[in-house]
Amino acid sequence: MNEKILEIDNLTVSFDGFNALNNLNFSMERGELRVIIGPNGAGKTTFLDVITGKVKPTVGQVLFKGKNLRRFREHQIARFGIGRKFQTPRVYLNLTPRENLELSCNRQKNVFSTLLKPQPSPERKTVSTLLETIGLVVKADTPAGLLSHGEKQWLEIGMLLAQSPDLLLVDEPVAGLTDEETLLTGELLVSLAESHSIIVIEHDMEFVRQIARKVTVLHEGSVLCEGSIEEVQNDPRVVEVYLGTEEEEHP
Ligand SMILES: Nc1ncnc2c1ncn2[C@@H]1O[C@H](COP(=O)(O)OP(=O)(O)OP(=O)(O)O)[C@@H](O)[C@H]1O
Repeated sequence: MNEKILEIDNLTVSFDGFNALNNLNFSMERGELRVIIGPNGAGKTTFLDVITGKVKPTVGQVLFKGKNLRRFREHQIARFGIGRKFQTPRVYLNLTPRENLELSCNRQKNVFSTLLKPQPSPERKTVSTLLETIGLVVKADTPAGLLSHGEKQWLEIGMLLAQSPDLLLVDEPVAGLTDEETLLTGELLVSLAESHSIIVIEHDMEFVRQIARKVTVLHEGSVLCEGSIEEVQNDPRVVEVYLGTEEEEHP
C-alpha cells in the first residue's frame, strides 16, 4: 500500500513579507528515504521547521499521515511520530550512550529516577538493540563527551529512534565527519529506511549519491525538480542553480 506519510500543499511561509517558502508542493510515500538538496537560502531549514511545527504556514497546509498539523504545537507533533535530528548533536556529554538512550526510552519519567533505579528488562533490551543499531556497543559505557563527532551523531539518531518515530528528519548528518564516519552514517540511514520514512537534508553530493533514491531540489522556496540523483544532476536548471554554484566554489 502506497500511503502518503507527508503531503504539503501550496505552502508559503512569509517572514515580514519575504517568502522563505513559496507555493511549495511536496509529497512522500511511507517508507521512502528522500534527500533534499538546494543552494544556501533555498528554504531547506524552513521546510523542516514547518513540518515540526516550529514555524506555521502563512498559506497552505502540511498533512502528516493525513492529519493537518496547523493547529498543533511542536511537542504534540513530535508525539504524532515526527523526530528531528539537528545538525549539532544534542546529547548529555557527561552521561554514557547507554544512559542517554535510557533517558530517551523513559522520556515521560523523571531524569533522576531513570538514572538511579534499575530499568525493567524490556527497556534494557530496547537500549541494547539501539546500541547495536547505531554501532556503539563497545562505547556503551564511555562518557559521551569522549565520543567522536560521528559517534555523537549516531547516538543522537539512536535517541530519536527510542521514540519510535514514523518520520525522521535529519539535517546535514555528515557535516564535519571523517570519510569513514560519513560512509557508516550512510549505511545506518539506508538500513533505518527499511523500517522508517526519512528526509535527509544534505550538501555533500558524494554522500547524497551514496544514500539517495529520490532527490528533491529546492530553489527560492519552491521545488525546482525531483528525480533520481542522475536525473537531477543532469537537469540544466539544477546545474545552473546548484551544481553550477558548487563547481564555481570548488573548481
Ligand atoms: N526567521 C526568519 N526571518 C527572516 N528571514 C528568514 C527567517 N528564516 C529564514 N529566513 C530566510 O529565508 C530563506 C530560507 O532560509 P533557510 O534557512 O530555510 O534556507 P536553507 O536552504 O536552509 O539555507 P542554508 O543551506 O544556508 O542553511 C533565507 O533567505 C533566509 O534568510
